[in-house]
Amino acid sequence: MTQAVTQAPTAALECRDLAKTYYSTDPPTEVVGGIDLDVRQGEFLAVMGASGSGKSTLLYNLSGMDRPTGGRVLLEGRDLTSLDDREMSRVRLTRVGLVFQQAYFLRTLNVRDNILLPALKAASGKRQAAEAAARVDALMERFGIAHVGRHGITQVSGGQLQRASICRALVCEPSVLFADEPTGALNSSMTKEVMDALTDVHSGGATIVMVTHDPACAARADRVVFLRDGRIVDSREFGTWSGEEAGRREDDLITWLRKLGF
Ligand SMILES: Nc1ncnc2c1ncn2[C@@H]1O[C@H](COP(=O)(O)OP(=O)(O)OP(=O)(O)O)[C@@H](O)[C@H]1O
Repeated sequence: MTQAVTQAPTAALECRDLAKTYYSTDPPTEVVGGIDLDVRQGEFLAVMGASGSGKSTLLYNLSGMDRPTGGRVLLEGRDLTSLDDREMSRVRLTRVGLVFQQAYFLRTLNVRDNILLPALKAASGKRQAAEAAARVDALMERFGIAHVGRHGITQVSGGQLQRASICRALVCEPSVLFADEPTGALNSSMTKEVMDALTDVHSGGATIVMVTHDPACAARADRVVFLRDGRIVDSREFGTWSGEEAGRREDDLITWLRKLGF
């Protein structure tokens, strides 16, 4: 009888012995080091830690926005550390989605055109451009901002702008969505709007890595890792989020964070 061969699911993102040292300081500063991390396909991972612990640096080095000074980063099994600058730009444009605390949209373009911009840059030919435009419209509909597509970027709320950032990050259908403090500049109702959008993205099967200071946001993740002095010192596995257990999950996370001195 033929036996079915079950393969271990591949990680969407892996890093081994990842390190980043800044040589601009005297002496040089190792900001992150010795990081081993596997992010599963479809996993929502939150990265927490005190200010200055290296969370953003880790995210920049995992996403190809910066190059580590040691170790390896594999995105969809491809070693980012071996890519030249041109290949790396292409990966950043098409395989990685990025959401920051600020939207960094062009003031001269309306909301929809800002979302469309990276997809047009990635498209080759009219057909791909038309497909990208259709994806933009579907994403804007899905995240409730279709009606503000023609508005200027100063004519929408902070929550709408961050939902537009999420649309822009998803328009090229990346393999991993990275978010660095996506709710850091928002009030609590807009934070909920944006976290509902990210939870929706995750439910659709996306892999997300998010840096946050906010336990209520981190409680939405499947797993939380805690950084101290550039090292992962602990992690907490939660499993799939369900809104009903939000309070318990947040309390559990806060207790864990207190034990870690957060
Ligand atoms: N380009 C740089 N050159 C030298 N040191 C840097 C550079 N960028 C960041 N650092 C230092 O690296 C350390 C980690 O910074 P990082 O922004 O990754 O921390 P963080 O945990 O994200 O902090 P926060 O929560 O305040 O955003 C800090 O001490 C910071 O000053």
